[in-house]
Amino acid sequence: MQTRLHYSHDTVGGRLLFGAGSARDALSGELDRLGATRALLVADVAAPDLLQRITEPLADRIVVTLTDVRQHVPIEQAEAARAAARDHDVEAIITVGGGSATGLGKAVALTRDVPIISVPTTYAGSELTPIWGLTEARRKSTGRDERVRPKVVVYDPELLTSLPAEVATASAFNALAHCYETLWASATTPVARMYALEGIEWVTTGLRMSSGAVGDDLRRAETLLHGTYFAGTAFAITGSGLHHKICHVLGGRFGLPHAQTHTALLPHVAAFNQETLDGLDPRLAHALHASDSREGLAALYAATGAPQSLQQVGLTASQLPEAIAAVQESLPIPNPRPVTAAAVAELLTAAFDPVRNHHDH
Ligand SMILES: NC(=O)c1ccc[n+]([C@@H]2O[C@H](COP(=O)([O-])OP(=O)(O)OC[C@H]3O[C@@H](n4cnc5c(N)ncnc54)[C@H](O)[C@@H]3O)[C@@H](O)[C@H]2O)c1
Ligand SMILES: O=C(O)CCC(=O)CC(=O)O
Repeated sequence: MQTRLHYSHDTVGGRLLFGAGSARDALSGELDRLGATRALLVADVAAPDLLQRITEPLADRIVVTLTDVRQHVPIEQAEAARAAARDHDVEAIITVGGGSATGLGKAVALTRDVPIISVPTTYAGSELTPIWGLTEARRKSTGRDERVRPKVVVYDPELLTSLPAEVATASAFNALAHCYETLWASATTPVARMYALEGIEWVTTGLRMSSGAVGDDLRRAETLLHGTYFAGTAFAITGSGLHHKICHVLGGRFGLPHAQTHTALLPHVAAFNQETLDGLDPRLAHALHASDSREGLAALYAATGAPQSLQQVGLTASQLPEAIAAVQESLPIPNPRPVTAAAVAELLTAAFDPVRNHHDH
């Protein structure tokens, strides 16, 4: 008898606490569960009042606090954080912030092997993955290591209501990009695709929710954060492909903002892989609240006003040739449609200025 399902899927343990207000009460008990008394706190102080509320009950257990977090984790910053962890003999790491704070915590865990409790304040999803990233001499390296995957994740939507609208939207598109990459990844599995489609549905719902009335922002954050769980879990299974590879080359080399770069590039890599995506309709279209997946994605960009060109997020015309060459140096990149050097040039040129360089892939 012919069967259709044949795959392997590594199941992973982990603890997720979800709910408005959960971060305020959870951390002390979670440190107890991990048997840790001396914690390093990595905190983005963008929302200082929230940070104070969460960390107040922990005052005597936080032995060192780092607040200078930067995207793509510069190696110098990672080394300073590792030295601080060693000097204070820390037994656990708590991160409160977006992917930048989580990333610095991961850089420490990579060499010290102590558990991370992650309290995310964006939709980046790094808290769900075993992927670390470090940048040295304008070159970003990434790798997988189970030591960096947070043991506890606390999703508290209250913490995300202070995100500026533009940052929140870009970050939600970053979550959407994790889902898309999973759909076409060579390492994808039926389990990963299930997470990805669920993530797309929740993120689409969240991006389409209005704000303004009391409680709207919290409900939107809750919806997007729930979608982030599926998106990050999907990405953790399959890892980086063409889309993430381009973003990480551009982020490391030109310091482009991470979530915004993902946002601007996604429609172009999706168009490049449209044939694979077409094979998933109507499930993908349904998740995007549309009857056609290409139209559904376009409508989401139109509804949110999200950027769709690399020049909108900071790449300059004079940097474009270097960007193309840097991505070409990363070939081969696994992708359902073969990625040639010419295809990289065409894709990035179209993504740089889609209006001037419009063409159908
Ligand atoms: N390893 C992984 O699996 C993975 C996945 C996604 C992203 N990342 C990494 O994460 C980094 C990007 O993360 P990001 O997009 O979350 O950006 P970020 O952490 O730099 O945050 C973006 C901006 O939002 C602000 N901010 C964060 N939370 C806030 C809040 N609650 N209220 C107000 N302002 C707030 C920050 O101060 C910052 O200015 C990159 O370095 C990227 O490589 C890693
Ligand atoms: O492969 C990538 O670039 C995506 C994961 C990532 O952003 C790594 C990191 O910086 O932590």
